[in-house]
Amino acid sequence: MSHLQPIQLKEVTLHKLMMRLKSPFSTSFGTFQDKEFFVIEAVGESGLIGWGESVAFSSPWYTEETFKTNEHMLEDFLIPLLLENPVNHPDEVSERFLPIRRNNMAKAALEGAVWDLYSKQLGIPLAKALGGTKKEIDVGISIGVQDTMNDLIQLIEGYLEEGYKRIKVKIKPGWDVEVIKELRRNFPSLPFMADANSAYTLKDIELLKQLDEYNLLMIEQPLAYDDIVDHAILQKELKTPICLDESILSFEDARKAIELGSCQIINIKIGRVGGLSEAKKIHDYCKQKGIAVWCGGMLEAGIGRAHNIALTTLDQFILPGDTAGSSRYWERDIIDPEVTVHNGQIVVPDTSGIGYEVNREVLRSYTIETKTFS
Ligand SMILES: O=C(O)CCC(=O)C1=CC=C[C@@H](O)[C@@H]1C(=O)O
Ligand SMILES: [Mg+2]
Repeated sequence: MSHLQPIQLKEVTLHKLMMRLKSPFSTSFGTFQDKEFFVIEAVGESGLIGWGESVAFSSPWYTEETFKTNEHMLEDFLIPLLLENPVNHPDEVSERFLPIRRNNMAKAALEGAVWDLYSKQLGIPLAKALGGTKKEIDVGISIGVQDTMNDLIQLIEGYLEEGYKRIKVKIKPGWDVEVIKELRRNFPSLPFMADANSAYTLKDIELLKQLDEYNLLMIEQPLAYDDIVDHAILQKELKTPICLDESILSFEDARKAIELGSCQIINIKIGRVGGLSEAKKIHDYCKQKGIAVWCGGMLEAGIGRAHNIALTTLDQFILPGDTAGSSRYWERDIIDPEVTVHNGQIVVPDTSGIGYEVNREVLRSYTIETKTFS
């Protein structure tokens, strides 16, 4: 089909899902195991279907959005705006959403479905539609805070046996320097990094400097979730590269952070920045500026995971991301085939769109409610 064909949605269905993680995930903010989210099914005029997934959690500890704010924004603002008129390209979706402030995860969920539909209309993989070229991508694994050091070491050993080559651990006050020191002692050459999810302030500068001894790949979001100024001060004091996650909600945020020297690396999460088009803009800018990027995770199910895989095929994604295999999270993922990791790599699907089929039966088994808008 011609790429000039506009994308007109006929109807959009919100599937409200509840999926239980195989094991609880703990951060500096607390622990959770049940994930509520939306799968978005966008049906085009042609009958082709685009899929999206909302990544906000049930409570607003990571960003201000929640599963329920996503529902409100999608139902009352975003879906009606998109049903109104066609778009010629998925990049126009974020322009259409400009009158609505933030709510990036809600926007990204719907925009992701449009990107999938667009690439299916063209009959090409989403990765290719985005301009990605990699045939396989390198991935690592992110491990939540554990009860004991022993638990953490055992988990890491298990994941290394599965072939993961980069490990990310969570740190928080009281679970930091000693943990990192112990890990480095146990795994002298392991590429690993620490994510603080904003658990520190500049008062902790001496403590954070101690981490320089352990050759971390990076320290992710040590300071406030909305800060780029203190991070610039901290980066000047640290040898370890700072990676920003929570602080970067848009291309403009990325530009300013790089300008200030607040980080050397950016974790790009599609949901956090409002969609694939914005993610690509940040990627392109980072490439121009020589800033490494990698794809973060939000404990996604298969559809969100597939979008992450497609994005990671862009060439500035030079560091392994958090997109682990389906089995790290779920007893049964909602896609066929499930995402598998061999030797720390995922083979990028080469069929059209996200490249995985949604398994309707599995989808139904996790569904609490569905609503259709036309
Ligand atoms: O496996 C994944 O999807 C990555 C999980 C992960 O590390 C995170 C998910 C969501 C919020 C955070 O705790 C953390 C992160 O900040 O990157
Ligand atoms: Mg993070």
